Amino acid sequence: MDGYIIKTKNLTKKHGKVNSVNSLNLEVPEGSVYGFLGPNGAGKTTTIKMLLGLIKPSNGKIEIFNRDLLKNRSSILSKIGSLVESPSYYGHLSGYKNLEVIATMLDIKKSRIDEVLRLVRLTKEAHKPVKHYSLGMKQRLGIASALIGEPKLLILDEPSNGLDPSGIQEIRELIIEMPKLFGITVMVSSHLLSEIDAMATHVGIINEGKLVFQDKLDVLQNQNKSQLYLEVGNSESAYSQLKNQGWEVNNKSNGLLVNSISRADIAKIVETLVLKKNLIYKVNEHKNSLEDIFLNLTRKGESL
Ligand SMILES: Nc1ncnc2c1ncn2[C@@H]1O[C@H](COP(=O)(O)OP(=O)(O)OP(=O)(O)O)[C@@H](O)[C@H]1O
Repeated sequence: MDGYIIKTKNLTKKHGKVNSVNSLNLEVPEGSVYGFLGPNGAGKTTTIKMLLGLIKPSNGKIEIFNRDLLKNRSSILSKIGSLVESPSYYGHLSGYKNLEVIATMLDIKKSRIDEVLRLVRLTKEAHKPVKHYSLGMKQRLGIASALIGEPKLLILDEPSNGLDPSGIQEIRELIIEMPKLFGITVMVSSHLLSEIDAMATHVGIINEGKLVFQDKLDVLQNQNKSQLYLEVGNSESAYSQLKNQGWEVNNKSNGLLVNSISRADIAKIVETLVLKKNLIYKVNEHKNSLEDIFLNLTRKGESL
């Protein structure tokens, strides 16, 4: 046991000539909330469908619970709860009755229905027809049905899509609880960094089918390095003066941006420019937001 609940090796899905998912090496640690982040069309749903055995990889290997998915399909899948795309329900039946259909199919005791309804906070609405549920309630019912078989792993594809802020908050709280209260590992996809930032312990970023970042969330957060923004009398000469001293400098609209600086660096930079008799009009510290980092990664598709 190496501590990973999901591990893929060169996982690839071709659609025609295009690699929609391209050589992914995912590592989802046990007990984590793993945020699977990427812009629309990056390959999240395709990856998740492969992990759930819904579509076949063109290439590569999937290990879940340290066992090969292709060889142990049904025993692995019986321990995974999932929510992919909008779940369908019998609208005229209540939430309870819908779960009862699933419980009967999976041979699960009826008492579990009340338990999962309580977990997703639908006890009060349990006997209302699902057609009268809000989108958020339907989504929570989807999570209830994913939890009914007491899974060890929960895989949720964009569970907050289309929800209002309070619905999003409820789903987020539920997800954060899962590892702590029940020891369930969660893989959750989203195209919104703020979503992942608010609930994940680990993050994998996918862009155009490729994994461009994978680590603990705080490693990503620590990428927000400081930069120094300067407006000076003569930008051109300041650019070469600073470049000559080994600073990493970029031109930026009316000024210059110097990379990765400490407080001591600020003093040195200002001193250099003063000595060269360059007038300084503005000195600002500029911190890259997580959003900037995400956009940089997904625009250029480069590796961190
Ligand atoms: N059955 C298919 N046939 C051809 N191309 C497909 C098929 N399924 C997905 N694709 C393509 O694969 C790429 C990845 O799609 P996927 O749905 O996995 O992305 P995603 O990250 O889940 O995005 P979204 O959040 O928009 O669903 C897209 O370019 C999509 O057009």
